[in-house]
Amino acid sequence: MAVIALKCPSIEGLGAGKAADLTYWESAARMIADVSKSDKIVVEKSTVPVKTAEAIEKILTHNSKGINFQILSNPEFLTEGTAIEDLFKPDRVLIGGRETPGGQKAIQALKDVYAQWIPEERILTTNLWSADLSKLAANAFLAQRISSGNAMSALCEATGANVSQVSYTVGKDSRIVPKFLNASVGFGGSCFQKYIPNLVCICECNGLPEVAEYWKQVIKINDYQKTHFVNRVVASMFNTVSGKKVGILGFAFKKDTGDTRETPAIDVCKGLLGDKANLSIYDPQVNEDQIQRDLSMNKFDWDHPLHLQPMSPTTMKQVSIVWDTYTATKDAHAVCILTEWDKFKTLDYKKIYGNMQSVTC
Ligand SMILES: NC(=O)C1=CN([C@@H]2O[C@H](COP(=O)(O)OP(=O)(O)OC[C@H]3O[C@@H](n4cnc5c(N)ncnc54)[C@H](O)[C@@H]3O)[C@@H](O)[C@H]2O)C=CC1
Ligand SMILES: O=C(O)[C@H]1O[C@H](OP(=O)(O)OP(=O)(O)OC[C@H]2O[C@@H](n3ccc(=O)[nH]c3=O)[C@H](O)[C@@H]2O)[C@H](O)[C@@H](O)[C@@H]1O
Repeated sequence: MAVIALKCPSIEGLGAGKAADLTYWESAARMIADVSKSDKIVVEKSTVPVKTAEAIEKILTHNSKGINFQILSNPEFLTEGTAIEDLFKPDRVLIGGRETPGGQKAIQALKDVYAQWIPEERILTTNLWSADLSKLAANAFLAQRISSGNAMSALCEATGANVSQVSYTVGKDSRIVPKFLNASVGFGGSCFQKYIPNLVCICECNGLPEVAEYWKQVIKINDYQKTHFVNRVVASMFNTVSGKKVGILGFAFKKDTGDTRETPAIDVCKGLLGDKANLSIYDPQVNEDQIQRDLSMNKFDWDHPLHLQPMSPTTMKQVSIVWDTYTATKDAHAVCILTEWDKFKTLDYKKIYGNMQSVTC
C-alpha cells in the first residue's frame, strides 16, 4: 500500500488561486509506477479536486508493466491543534474506491488498518468521486457556518444585538448544533481559503454558475469581515490610525498553532499599515521572521514552491514584534485581539488599559 499525502498547490497563471496544480501528484504517481514490483493499493490522502484519482489511475495504468493498481480516496479531516486527538478519535474515516470487486477488496484492506483503533461504524465507504467531493463539501459547510455567523455579527452591531447571545441561541437548536458558529475576524488557515475556490472552479467547469456564486459568497463575506474590522478600528479613532500605535495580540490563524497561512491577522495588519499605523505584534507561537515574511508576501505565496517565494522579506519599520502582551499594548492607542489564545482571556486588562494612551479597545 502506498499513501500519498502531498500538498496540492493552486495553479499559477490562468485560474490562479482557484484550480489545483497536480504536478506533484503526477510525479508521485510516476515514481510509484516506476518502483513498484507487485500489485499496489495507492491511497490518496491529500485534499484534492474531484476526479484526481482518475488522473492518477490513468498514469499508473499506462506505466503499470502488468502490475495491478487500485486507487483509494481517503481524505483527512483532522484540524490543526488537535491532530493527534482527531487521529485517535475521528468523527469518521472516509474511504472511497472503485465499485468493482478489486476496488471493494482494496477498500476492505484499508478498512482493516483503521479498524485496529476505530469502531467499524465510523468507517464510511463511498465511491471514489464521492470521497473527494465529501472532503471539499465538509470544509465548505464549515466555512459557510462561520460566514453565516460573521454576516450575522455585522447585523448585530447595526441593531444593538449581541452576536454571542444570538449564536448561542441558534446553536441550541439540536438541528443546528453550536459548533462553528462563533463570529470572528474571519476564518483563516491553509484549507478553507484555498479549497472553496477549488469548489467554485469545479462548479463553473461543470456549467453550474449559480452554485459557484453561492460558494463564492462564503469567501466574499470572509473578506468583508476583515475589511469591516479594520474600518471599525479606524473609525473609532477619529477616522485615522496614522502614526498611532496599535497593539496586535495574536497572529496565528487559530489558537494552539504557530501556523499563519492565510491568517486574518495578515489582512487586518495590512489594512492598518495602509493607514500608516505603527503595529506592535505579539503571538505566543509565531516568530518575528515569519510575521515579517507574511506581511511582505502576496496572498497564497506560501502555497508555491520555495524558489518562487520572496527570499528575504523586507522588514517594515512600522512593525515591531515583541515577546509579551504588556509591551505590545504599552502606550498603544488601540488593542486588537486577533487570535483566541486562552492566555488572552486571563490578562490583567485593567493594567493594560492603565498603560495605554487615549484608549480605544
Ligand atoms: N495539515 C492539516 O491540518 C491537514 C492537511 N490536509 C491535506 O493533507 C495534504 C498534506 O498536508 P500537510 O501534511 O499539512 O502538508 P505539508 O506541506 O506539511 O506536507 C507535505 C509533504 O509533501 C512533501 N513534498 C512537497 N513537495 C513534494 C514533491 N514535489 N514531491 C514529493 N514530496 C513533496 C513535503 O516534503 C512534505 O513532507 C494536503 O493536501 C492538505 O490539504 C488535510 C487535512 C488537514
Ligand atoms: O482540510 C483541512 O485541512 C482542515 O480544515 C479545517 O481545520 P483547520 O483549518 O485546522 O482549523 P479550524 O478549526 O477548522 O479553523 C479554521 C478557521 O476558522 C475559524 N473559526 C472556527 C470556528 C468558528 O466558530 N469561528 C471561526 O472563525 C478559526 O479561527 C480558523 O481561523 C477543518 O476544520 C478540518 O476538518 C479539515 O481537515
